[in-house]
Amino acid sequence: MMSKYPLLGMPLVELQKLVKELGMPGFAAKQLASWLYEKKVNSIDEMTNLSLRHRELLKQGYEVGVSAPVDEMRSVDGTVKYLYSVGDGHFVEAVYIPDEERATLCISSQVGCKMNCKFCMTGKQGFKANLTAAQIINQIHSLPERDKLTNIVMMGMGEPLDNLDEVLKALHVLTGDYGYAWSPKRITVSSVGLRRGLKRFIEECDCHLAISLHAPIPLLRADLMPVERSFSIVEMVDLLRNYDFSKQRRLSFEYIVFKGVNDSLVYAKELVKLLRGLDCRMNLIRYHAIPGVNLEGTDMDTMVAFRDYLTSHGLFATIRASRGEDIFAACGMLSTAKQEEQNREENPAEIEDKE
Ligand SMILES: C[S@@+](CC[C@H](N)C(=O)[O-])C[C@H]1O[C@@H](n2cnc3c(N)ncnc32)[C@H](O)[C@@H]1O
Ligand code: SF4
Repeated sequence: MMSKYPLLGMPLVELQKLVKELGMPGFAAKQLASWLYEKKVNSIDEMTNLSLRHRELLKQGYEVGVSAPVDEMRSVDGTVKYLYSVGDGHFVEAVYIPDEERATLCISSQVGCKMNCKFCMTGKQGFKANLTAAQIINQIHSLPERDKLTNIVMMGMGEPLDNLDEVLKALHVLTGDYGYAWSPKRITVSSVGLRRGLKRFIEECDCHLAISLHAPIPLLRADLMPVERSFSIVEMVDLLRNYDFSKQRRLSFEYIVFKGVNDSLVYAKELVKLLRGLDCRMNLIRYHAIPGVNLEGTDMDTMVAFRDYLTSHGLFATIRASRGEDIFAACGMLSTAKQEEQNREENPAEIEDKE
């Protein structure tokens, strides 16, 4: 059976084009957007102010495109990791993180990732596929806690700037008045920073930007993150200096603090030097150990000393609370386990041979 095309994730201009093609009245585009993004329906049948004939016409080639999570893991601290199936035997993760007055959802932009950062489980998967805007939006639309959400971070699997067309489309639907009408101030996109894409992202949307830095010195960063060799932090910081992050839009840097690798105050000093004059803040992150990688997280005393050095030298820094440690918080863990389980079911003999 031919699969139908999802309506979810379509910006208003695409819905306008669609209704025109199907011979529906122009105002039906706004009606569709309202059913999809405001009333959040799960089927075309629920769109009762469209005529029966138009609903039937739509149903011939289209569907809303929602799909509920296929698995979940709950942490003792309230964090829930959801697994969504995105076709072709692929899965992505979204993590719901409730806090006192906030409820954040961390969403994915790709299945796997090409960037191969040394410390990242998603990187170990290699690249499998780009998510469509529908699949990005569905992680929010089909979340059981959807109506409690206050913030969205694109910090799950994948590199958003490597799937920029679909990511920008999803952000347009999320922030558009016709769409979910989320304030861009409640959405943060995290990226390693790609030469192709960073400028476009900054210029085409207003969401907050978080850059995964992890080292202030190109040689060290290249060892942790191969992407440094094609777009150096020195060039990246120069580019960022051209934009104003002093008002509504926030620029932050992420820095996993690895024991004996990047945790001495020499590196803190280099960070202050690199980022001098930029309106930004630094998030220090605890490393979630992943199997087969010879890196270790630093201890809390060292992290506190690192944070205090940065803050006292004019670079405001915080230590990010680590959540969901008991449910494989490092992104990519659950989807990797699911993928392996699926491979075993499909090819039991082949896997046994390899073992
Ligand atoms: C998984 S990435 C996805 C977004 C984007 N690709 C990036 O790297 O910024 C989100 C954040 O998780 C961090 N991260 C990856 N693996 C980690 C690990 N094992 N422990 C802690 N943080 C990790 C990344 O460095 C990045 O700051
Ligand atoms: S940290 Fe981000 S860019 Fe690096 S491999 Fe993981 S998902 Fe990709």
